[in-house]
Amino acid sequence: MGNLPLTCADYAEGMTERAIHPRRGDIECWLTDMDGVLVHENRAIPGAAELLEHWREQEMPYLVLTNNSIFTARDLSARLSSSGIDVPEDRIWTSALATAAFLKQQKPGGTAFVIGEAGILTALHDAGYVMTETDPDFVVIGETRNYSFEAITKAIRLISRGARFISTNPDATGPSQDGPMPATGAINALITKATGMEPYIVGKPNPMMFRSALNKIGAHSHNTGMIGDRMDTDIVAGMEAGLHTVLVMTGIADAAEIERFPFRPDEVLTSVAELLQ
Ligand SMILES: O=C(CO)COP(=O)(O)O
Ligand SMILES: [Mg+2]
Repeated sequence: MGNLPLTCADYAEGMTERAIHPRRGDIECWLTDMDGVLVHENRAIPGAAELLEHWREQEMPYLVLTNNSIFTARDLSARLSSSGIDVPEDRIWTSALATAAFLKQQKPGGTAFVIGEAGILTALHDAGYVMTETDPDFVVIGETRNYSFEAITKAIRLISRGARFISTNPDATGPSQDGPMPATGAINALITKATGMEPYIVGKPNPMMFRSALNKIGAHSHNTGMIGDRMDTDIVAGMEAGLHTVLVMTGIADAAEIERFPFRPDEVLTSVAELLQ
């Protein structure tokens, strides 16, 4: 693949000399994706720990913005710490937290049948929700590594009987060291096929998740960057929010994947380590 171009123009013209994007100097806040950018599951990606340390030393406002709804922010902070990456709990915003905030606004004190783990269950409980299999207001599909046929069948029946279909994130796959793994978006598609109903998805690329993230750190689109590994969640939403977008090649996207899209990131880097140069 050789040198990866850094800017849209470079990419379009196939230029390969290394350059720092002119907008990089204007960036005063960063949003960064987690899986495929900072870690693969619980293994740090080279450069990630150093980049976050650099932001801390520079007192750079930042937020880790992840569609991973398996874990709570506290769990993710502990997992990142065990991978050697120091991210305080309050610097993490997950699709589970965004989903719970959305449902709390939609129907305070509502009820839900949930497929997922502590991340979405805790967030919904903290939002005042009751988990139930009996006539729930919502069926919420989150991320887990243990999807059960029985639970998916229950979800399909409840949606068919009128429960509103919500999902934390659209990611069809999640990155790992050994290659892509099926993720929430793949389960959403199975349920859609069985019910004819599409979910409302709160996580990236939903603008709600970006707006709440920018508000959380008092950032504004004109001087904020978004680092991601997916064109269809991180980059498209960052672009549409007016952020400076940086795609890294350590997760889902590769050069062929970029070509599949009619738009381009502002920068394409091999990894976050290049942001330290
Ligand atoms: O967990 C994910 C899909 O499985 C994606 O997480 P990120 O948004 O951190 O890449
Ligand atoms: Mg990712």
